[in-house]
Amino acid sequence: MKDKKIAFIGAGNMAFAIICGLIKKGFSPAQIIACNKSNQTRRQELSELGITVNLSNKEAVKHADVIILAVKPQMMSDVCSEFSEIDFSDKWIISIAAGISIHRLETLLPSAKNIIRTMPNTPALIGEGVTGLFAKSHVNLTAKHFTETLMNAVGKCYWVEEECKLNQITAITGSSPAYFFSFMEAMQQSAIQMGFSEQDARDLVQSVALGATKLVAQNPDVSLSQLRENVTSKGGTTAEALNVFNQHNLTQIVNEAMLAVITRAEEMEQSL
Ligand SMILES: NC(=O)C1=CN([C@@H]2O[C@H](COP(=O)(O)OP(=O)(O)OC[C@H]3O[C@@H](n4cnc5c(N)ncnc54)[C@H](OP(=O)(O)O)[C@@H]3O)[C@@H](O)[C@H]2O)C=CC1
Ligand SMILES: O=C(O)[C@@H]1CCC=N1
Repeated sequence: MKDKKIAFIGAGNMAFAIICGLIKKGFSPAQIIACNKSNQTRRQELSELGITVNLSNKEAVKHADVIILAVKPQMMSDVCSEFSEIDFSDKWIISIAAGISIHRLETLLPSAKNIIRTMPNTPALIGEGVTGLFAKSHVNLTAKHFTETLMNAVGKCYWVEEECKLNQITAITGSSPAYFFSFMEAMQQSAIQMGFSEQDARDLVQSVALGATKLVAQNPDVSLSQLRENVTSKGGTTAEALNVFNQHNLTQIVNEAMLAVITRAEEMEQSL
């Protein structure tokens, strides 16, 4: 585990969250190489963490045992074309890209035998991530175990039995931090309109989000409906808010939003 060299190809929001999470959990920066395209500020941040930067993608991959493909899906084909002369048969490939199937990765990196497709999320930065994982049955158990240990260092892992389930995981955990941020932004905006300062509005909204989440986590035997009902006094204020949500059919809106994620991921799988 600790003797494997790990190269991140792409060091953007998601890769950086994982890298910082790994370092916080005691992984050695000396194990990690990270490549990006041009962002010097990010290179400086990585360098300050003690991570090797400034290698070409190709050099990084040559030096690594494990390659984490962390560029935007639209870049994957171009980036992988740089690796045509590298033999991947003894290397492990972990992709975090949405909408890039294992079949596509096998085509892009024909010598690769051990490819693991994952779907992490940005709370990995603080060790609270969730990562969905999938690998075909022939993939080396040690490679699978390594990937699980790596992603467990930054949160929880959830293996899926079929690759198509990863698109569902994208809707449930990959994209979803943004749903919560959106909801919190809307609440903050409303509080600002009432006259609260931006900072106070943020503090209040963030405290309630944290409190509500902790209530859920610390009461595993209490259903979400029950927790909601505990706030909702008959004929009181909360019921009025929930009525507005119901009038606009919040449940259906959320369902449509999550299905839209899956549709987009499937479109990407067909087109990239
Ligand atoms: N953000 C998220 O919450 C999640 C993202 N993902 C997946 O992670 C991947 C990255 O997303 P995200 O981090 O958000 O995107 P970002 O745009 O933040 O990061 C993309 C990274 O790729 C780098 N890059 C671009 N071109 C090249 C190249 N030719 N060679 C090397 N590096 C290159 C960029 O460098 P530079 O900045 O210098 O241009 C940047 O570091 C995507 O495939 C996405 O589907 C998966 C789960 C969650
Ligand atoms: O928006 C995206 O496509 C990526 C995948 C999940 C979260 N961010």
